[in-house]
Amino acid sequence: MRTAYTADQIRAAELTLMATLPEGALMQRAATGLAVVCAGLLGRVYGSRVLVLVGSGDNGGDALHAGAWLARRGARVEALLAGSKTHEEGLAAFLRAGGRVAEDMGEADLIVDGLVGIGATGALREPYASLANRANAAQALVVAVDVPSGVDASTGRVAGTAVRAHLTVTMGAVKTGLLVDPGASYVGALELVDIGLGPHLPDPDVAAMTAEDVDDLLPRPGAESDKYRRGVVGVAAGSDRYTGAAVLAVGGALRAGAGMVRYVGTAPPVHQVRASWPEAVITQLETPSLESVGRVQAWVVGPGLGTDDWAHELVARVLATDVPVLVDADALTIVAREKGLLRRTAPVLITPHAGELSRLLGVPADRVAGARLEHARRAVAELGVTVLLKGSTTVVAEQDRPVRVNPTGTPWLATGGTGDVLSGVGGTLLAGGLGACDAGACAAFLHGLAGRMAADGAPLTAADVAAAIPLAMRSLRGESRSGGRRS
Ligand SMILES: NC(=O)C1=CN([C@@H]2O[C@H](COP(=O)(O)OP(=O)(O)OC[C@H]3O[C@@H](n4cnc5c(N)ncnc54)[C@H](OP(=O)(O)O)[C@@H]3O)[C@@H](O)[C@H]2O)[C@@H](O)CC1
Ligand SMILES: Nc1ncnc2c1ncn2[C@@H]1O[C@H](COP(=O)(O)OP(=O)(O)O)[C@@H](O)[C@H]1O
Ligand SMILES: [K+]
Repeated sequence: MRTAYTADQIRAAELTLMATLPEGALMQRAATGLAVVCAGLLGRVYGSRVLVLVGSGDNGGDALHAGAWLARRGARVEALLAGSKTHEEGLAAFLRAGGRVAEDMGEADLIVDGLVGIGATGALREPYASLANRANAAQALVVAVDVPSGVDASTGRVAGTAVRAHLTVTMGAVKTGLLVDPGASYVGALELVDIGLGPHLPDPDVAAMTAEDVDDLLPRPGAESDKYRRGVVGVAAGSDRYTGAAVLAVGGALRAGAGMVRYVGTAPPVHQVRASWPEAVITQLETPSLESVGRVQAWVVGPGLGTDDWAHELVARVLATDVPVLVDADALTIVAREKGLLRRTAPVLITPHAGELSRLLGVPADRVAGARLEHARRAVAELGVTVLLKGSTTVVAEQDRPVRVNPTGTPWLATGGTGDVLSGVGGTLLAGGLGACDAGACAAFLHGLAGRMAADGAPLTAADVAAAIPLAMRSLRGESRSGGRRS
């Protein structure tokens, strides 16, 4: 599990560590780590041109000390001092090493963003915002110190302009905002410099699963397995108008390794599901009742179901069972009208996108998308369920646990029907015995990986994503060696 922390958590750990060290030692560690990464990027340090953007805090101090390190090795380093004050020791070291103070931004091979780090609040002010824009427009490689300036280290919010880094060198521990969009999309490659903070860190704020974690959690059949023991998943999806959603949800469930999928629906989706998936056991419903449906270990309800009275009644019946339920799509609209349906003892995993969560919380969708963690946590608190919030960074939140931030995925997944596939995958993992948080996080990881494999730089369809789920599972062992990076 890759863990990450808020700015306050990092600051508290830093204070404890600093008390055990001589003054300035921590910054030296941080700056040396930063400089070594910069030198690696430059290849040849001697004669290279480096521009250091320096804000008024310790982030600027890190950047100045790193600039001094590079200047001592023959780089031509200039510093643009943007703050109302400048880290004194850092500046003195920088000047002693032969660094020069610049009046304006010149040509450079490498720009070091030391404007602000974990001490920033709100949108970047001037002249920082203009400098960030100019750095983004420059030809140079851009390395952010600790956090790309303009990204909120604790949440990933970007309130105005932010530096778009090719690489971010973060100190001591990963910050939450580096893993959660929109912030995560400004980070580039991420390098962690060990400054000895580890023993002083509290429980993490968020965690990202690795391929190895997912591999360890996935239910796999053993010699004693039979189809019932592997987990039977019920899918209540599709309607006369939306038949494809049923096909895709059943496909996601089957491809994720369900022992059996029981599909329930009306005649038109039933015909489609039967034609696409002869493996599914189908009950055609005349009334919204589950009486004639055999036993299942978990339900998926909602994709393409519609929101009329019939659908409402079916959602209520599914939620009245005593097994885990994954609630998606139209079922989310229905529970937004009657939140009491979510009050049950067995686990509930809801899988909204920002628009659906906005209806559940009564908050505009753009605010949900801009502050994904905050709203996922709020939904957990208000609704008492596990929340998988889909989108550019999918997050899974549950009471009393670090939020899981999904590290896989690709924007090619932004196409109709991929969410239906995800719901099927999640349902199968619930039926296989995973808890709601693990089921959601593993489903998002596999779905994101399958999306990348299916896309490989070109458009995909939702059916392609379902078809690639077994490939994604197979690749987990290889991925765990390469770290499961974002692309
Ligand atoms: N201590 C150590 O030994 C270690 C420290 N480390 C390093 O220290 C960094 C944290 O340093 P920090 O706490 O000094 O805060 P930091 O982010 O540099 O700047 C805050 C200042 O910026 C300003 N400002 C704020 N908001 C703004 C805005 N929106 N737009 C524009 N300006 C804004 C405001 O100052 P003002 O200009 O308003 O006077 C505020 O005071 C951390 O990220 C890491 O790099 C690590 O290397 C480990 C060792
Ligand atoms: N920009 C993006 N980057 C990565 N993944 C995305 C992006 N936009 C959407 N997705 C993913 O695509 C899927 C879309 O699901 P959803 O919104 O429910 O669509 P549908 O209802 O058409 O199936 C989700 O898994 C979501 O996380
Ligand atoms: K920075």
